[in-house]
Amino acid sequence: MQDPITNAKRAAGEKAASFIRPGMIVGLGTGSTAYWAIQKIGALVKDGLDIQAIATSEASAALARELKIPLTTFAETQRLDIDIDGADEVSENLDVIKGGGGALLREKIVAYHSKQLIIIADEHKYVPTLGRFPLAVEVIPFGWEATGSKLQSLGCRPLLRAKGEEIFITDNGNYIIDCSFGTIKEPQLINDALHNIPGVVETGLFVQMADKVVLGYEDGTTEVREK
Ligand SMILES: O=C[C@H](O)[C@H](O)[C@H](O)COP(=O)(O)O
Repeated sequence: MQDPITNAKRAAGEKAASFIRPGMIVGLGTGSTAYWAIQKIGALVKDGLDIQAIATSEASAALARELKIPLTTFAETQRLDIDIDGADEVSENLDVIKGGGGALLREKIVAYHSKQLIIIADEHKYVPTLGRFPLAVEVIPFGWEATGSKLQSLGCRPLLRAKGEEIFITDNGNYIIDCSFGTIKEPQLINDALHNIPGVVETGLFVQMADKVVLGYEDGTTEVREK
């Protein structure tokens, strides 16, 4: 028997996989919700679904290989048809905070080049306003202390992400600074301001990028919200 949150994540992931059609190039998200979408995609591929996928992290690529989902790269194709990825927070107007797992940079690249972004989340991630979840900002290691101070001047409490005793390193060799804003009333303004700081590579704010949000509920039902 699965715990209710896992039930919700699984329901959202599996529902999103039902939007995939034969021949599509599919973005594979990262995290514990995307895990269920990838599992479902693996099962569909095993049953004969013909697709190719681009993974948003080394972890998701490893899972895809395990499930024998054919992987491709941007060297082969520059356009994805559909990208299915998790979220840390989703607002009522479908803005999203991502990056809790540190995969935000590849996730944003894949989402940007996809015709359709489907965000999957359990019901608890749906919030009236973004910002309670700390916003992950990927930064270049050189000068990160100065970059972090500038982040603070934007009104957040910045914290360098650690993994145990070590600094957390992303798949791209960068650091993550988690920025607690409390409330992000104007996500686009914050995203632009963050991008103006040298050393900032990408932010976990996905402003008006999601085409659909699939919310999973603890009872195993789902709800699809669209722009
Ligand atoms: O960097 C990680 C990603 O943005 C994840 O998709 C996000 O943190 C949600 O992860 P989970 O589904 O595990 O809560």
